[in-house]
Amino acid sequence: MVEVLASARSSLANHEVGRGLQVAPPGTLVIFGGGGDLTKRLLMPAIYNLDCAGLLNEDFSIIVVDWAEMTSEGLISQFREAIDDFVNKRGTSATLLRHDIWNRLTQNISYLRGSFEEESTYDELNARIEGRNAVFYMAVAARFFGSIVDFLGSSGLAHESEDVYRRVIIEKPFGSDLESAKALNARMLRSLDETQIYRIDHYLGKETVQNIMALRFSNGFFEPLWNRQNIDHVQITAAETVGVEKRGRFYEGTGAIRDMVPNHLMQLLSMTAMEAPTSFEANAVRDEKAKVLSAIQPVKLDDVVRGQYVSGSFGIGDEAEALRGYREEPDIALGSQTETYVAMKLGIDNWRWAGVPFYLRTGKRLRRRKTEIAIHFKQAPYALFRDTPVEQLTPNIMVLHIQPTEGVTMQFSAKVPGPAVRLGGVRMKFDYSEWFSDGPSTGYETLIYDCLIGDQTLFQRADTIEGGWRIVQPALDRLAAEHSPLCFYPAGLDGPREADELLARTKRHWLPLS
Ligand SMILES: NC(=O)C1=CN([C@@H]2O[C@H](COP(=O)(O)OP(=O)(O)OC[C@H]3O[C@@H](n4cnc5c(N)ncnc54)[C@H](OP(=O)(O)O)[C@@H]3O)[C@@H](O)[C@H]2O)C=CC1
Ligand SMILES: O=C1O[C@H](COP(=O)(O)O)[C@@H](O)[C@H](O)[C@H]1O
Repeated sequence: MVEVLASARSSLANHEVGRGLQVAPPGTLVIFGGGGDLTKRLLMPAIYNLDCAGLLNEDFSIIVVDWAEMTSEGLISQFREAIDDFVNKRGTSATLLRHDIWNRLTQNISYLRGSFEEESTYDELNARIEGRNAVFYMAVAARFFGSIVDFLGSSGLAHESEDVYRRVIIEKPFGSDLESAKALNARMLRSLDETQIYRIDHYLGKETVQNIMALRFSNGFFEPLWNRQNIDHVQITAAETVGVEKRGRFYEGTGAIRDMVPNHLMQLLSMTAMEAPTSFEANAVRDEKAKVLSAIQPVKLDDVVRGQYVSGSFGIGDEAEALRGYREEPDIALGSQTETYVAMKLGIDNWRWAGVPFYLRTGKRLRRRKTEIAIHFKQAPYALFRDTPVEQLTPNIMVLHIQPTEGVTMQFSAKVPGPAVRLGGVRMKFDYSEWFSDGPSTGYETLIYDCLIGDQTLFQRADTIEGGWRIVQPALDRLAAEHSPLCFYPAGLDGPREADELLARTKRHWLPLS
């Protein structure tokens, strides 16, 4: 295949559109569970990056609430180790840490030792943040979400006034099915207003996910083609090479459907399929996402394939690495029926998408790490090329690469040079890192900053959370009834054969993972 690289930056300027960045208002970030893994690995580096970018107020402080026996100094030195690690992983040296910024930031970090489930913890918090803006970040296991919010309500910490905001950031998993998600939403809304709730889906912090909207709605030539007249089907893939690692206990009761589909994959799907919002105001965008989710029919059981990895290997020859099966991983039951892979077909019942299948797949221990959205266009009327068998025409596919490659490629046919009229497949590529210099990012910078300035656009609203669960609920009901077939696939390859058959029924096939 001829590779056409469209990377010349030439005279195109990078136009900054949308909101300008402003320093966040003064306030305190209270991190419940801030002694844990998420805070060290992702939140602190993100906060440090925001400070380096000059986006945090001079009067910004952090209170970490956890029950570990620890001092503020001990906590800060743990954060320091983690940030050194983070800076090093970016391929630079730890000495490049900006000490002036780090020292100033950490001067304003304090530790509050206490249990999430005791009133005294909230009394102490009230004393420390009285009269200040505050964001309460729940970096805690899901079982604590409800009770922390209840305490925030009963202690008055959730109470806003004209001058003071109080917001809550909540991590996933948001419920484990439609009913529990509804119950959690209802419980939170007893103590908080929807405008105070920031439900994180870390996919929305990814630049390339945000770029889906920019690409579709700021260019004249995609949108006219973005519909059932021109698109044959859409494939959304989130493939991982890692297994369950040390998260066996969590994953056993969760599985690939709950872990990835109602949240991350539904975000990708809704951004791909939504109508243009009337503005980038948070509710205008979220209204459109909610509308498209509500047009998706709950998945049909015949259109779901669940898989689990068995032992296999990665690589070839002497280099090959043996990979154990899911049931041999720590904390996994011997006869576990938990799926580590799922593929499904969904349809959207609206004027734009009726009849266009959306195929979703996600799995662990696959051949390659790759998250992408592939738009497969309908074949051109090929009368002019009647001597070219249709199979030889290159399918027109536009791929939005989310990770690890970030960019867009377009695949189409072109004339192969020479006297005869022959067609060859070519590819045009836009690579994010070639065009834009890479800002250091964990993905959490945008999300934390947006919460500090009160922009909910990139956070999930109660109805979109419930919309995601509603779509996968038939598959969860079947799991609960224990009639759900499970297919097996060797670790390090492409997933179960049955997932290929899901597309083969209509003579389609997945884009290869390799
Ligand atoms: N880690 C990650 O990469 C990611 C995590 N998340 C989500 O973020 C949340 C937090 O994850 P993570 O940081 O890994 O979790 P951790 O278990 O590492 O952190 C939670 C912290 O809270 C402490 N804690 C537990 N119970 C209490 C209590 N009753 N009172 C006070 N402190 C308590 C824990 O202490 P102890 O250890 O002693 O129990 C621990 O220090 C989860 O919802 C997770 O799903 C989301 C994306 C990525
Ligand atoms: O939320 C989760 O996401 C990760 C995948 O995130 P990515 O940013 O690496 O694509 C997944 O590994 C994990 O199981 C899930 O809980």
